[in-house]
Amino acid sequence: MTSRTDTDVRPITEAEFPDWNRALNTGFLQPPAVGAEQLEARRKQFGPGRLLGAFDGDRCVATFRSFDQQVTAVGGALVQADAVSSVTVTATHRRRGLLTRMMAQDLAAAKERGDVVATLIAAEYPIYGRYGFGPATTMTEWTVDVPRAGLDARRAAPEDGGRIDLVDGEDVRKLGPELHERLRRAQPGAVSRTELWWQIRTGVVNANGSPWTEPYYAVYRSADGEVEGMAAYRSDDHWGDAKQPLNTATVDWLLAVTPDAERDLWHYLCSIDWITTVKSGWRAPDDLLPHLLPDPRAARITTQADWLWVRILDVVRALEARTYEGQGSLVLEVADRGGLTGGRWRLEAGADGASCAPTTESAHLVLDVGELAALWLGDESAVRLAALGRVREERAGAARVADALLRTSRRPWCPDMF
Ligand SMILES: CC(=O)SCCNC(=O)CCNC(=O)[C@H](O)C(C)(C)COP(=O)(O)OP(=O)(O)OC[C@H]1O[C@@H](n2cnc3c(N)ncnc32)[C@H](O)[C@@H]1OP(=O)(O)O
Repeated sequence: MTSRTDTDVRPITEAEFPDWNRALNTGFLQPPAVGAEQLEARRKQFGPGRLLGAFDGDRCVATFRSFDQQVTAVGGALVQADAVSSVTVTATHRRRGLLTRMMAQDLAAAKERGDVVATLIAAEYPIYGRYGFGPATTMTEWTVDVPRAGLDARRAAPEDGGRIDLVDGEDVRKLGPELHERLRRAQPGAVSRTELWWQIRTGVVNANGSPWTEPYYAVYRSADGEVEGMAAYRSDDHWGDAKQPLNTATVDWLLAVTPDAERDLWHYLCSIDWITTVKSGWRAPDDLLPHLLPDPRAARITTQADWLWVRILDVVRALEARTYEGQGSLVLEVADRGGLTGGRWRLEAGADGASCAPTTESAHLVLDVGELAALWLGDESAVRLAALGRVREERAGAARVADALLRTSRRPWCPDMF
């Protein structure tokens, strides 16, 4: 066995892919064996990415994967991101700095390539702040008590001239990508999807090993026939003792690019006979859903948590990529323990865009690069972070100025898990 410091952290070879997958499953507490079909699916899924492993002798004891992604900035610019996923360290080798080594290698390479940010969905909150990531979007899941919602049980179809149809996976693969493309260009915090995303979600490729079960797919078309929304949902099969149906519909995903589509899809889901509970899936924290119901209290928040974490790799390009609600300037002193993008920067923002450049002027606001990530997509408030002692005002009122510039009228949202 190698000594602790000898454990090798490096890109894996093709021959090491099965062992790497075994380590991945072990780290995520899944049965370690990865069958041939699943391995093939994962080759497709992970193939375009960058796979790191840590090796103790021949055995893979840690996994790390990153791949190219675009994340939508405020205002709609598509920002080049290094998406991080499949992070595991086997229990026998935890807390020896293996994640720290893999992360340092990956972020340095991303910076070198010119990526503006890195992104991930954190399994646990305390892991990634130390590497300069900050929680940049929030996810909310509602459970709707359908009988309480107060929708008219007699309603048969959308009243705006649109229509909802059930379709199959092939239609979803045909219609979904264009709809998603429209959504993500208007939704700060959304990330790019590959063709494979649609293949996995429609059962063409099965990368997770458990048997595929097909959901129902509903498509909303506007009065002029345009596809403006789509949802995948499942139902359980539950009847009460008094011979009454008590089924729960669980939404896998729902995309809507107009308020009509959003309203009609939720009304549809909340008026399917037998369905008495609807679980919304991972929605934006300011989703319209509760207020689309006559009694919004029928939609109870069951989960609310941080979702997309962002690591800014280039402060100038990240701040210049987005638009701003107001006009003004700010001098930010950004601390970056990772040494990738720290410094003092002057941001000039206005309706015509923004410029950001190094400066020697005194700072208005001092903050860690992770706190800047939390502000970047407009979700967090600098005033709130100042109250928490996580940003420091060097000029009175600077946090309010930051909020006036950076916050947005609707909150950012990342519809995807990756
Ligand atoms: C994007 C994704 O893929 S999210 C999935 C993340 N993976 C998991 O949650 C699977 C189960 N957990 C694991 O595999 C491992 O515990 C990992 C990957 C989270 C951490 O790997 P390790 O190699 O143990 O981390 P490493 O030794 O580099 O730790 C660095 C520091 O982070 C801290 N840390 C690491 N994991 C955690 C955690 N889960 N909670 C709190 N602190 C943590 C360590 O204590 C250490 O702190 P220190 O520098 O103050 O001593």
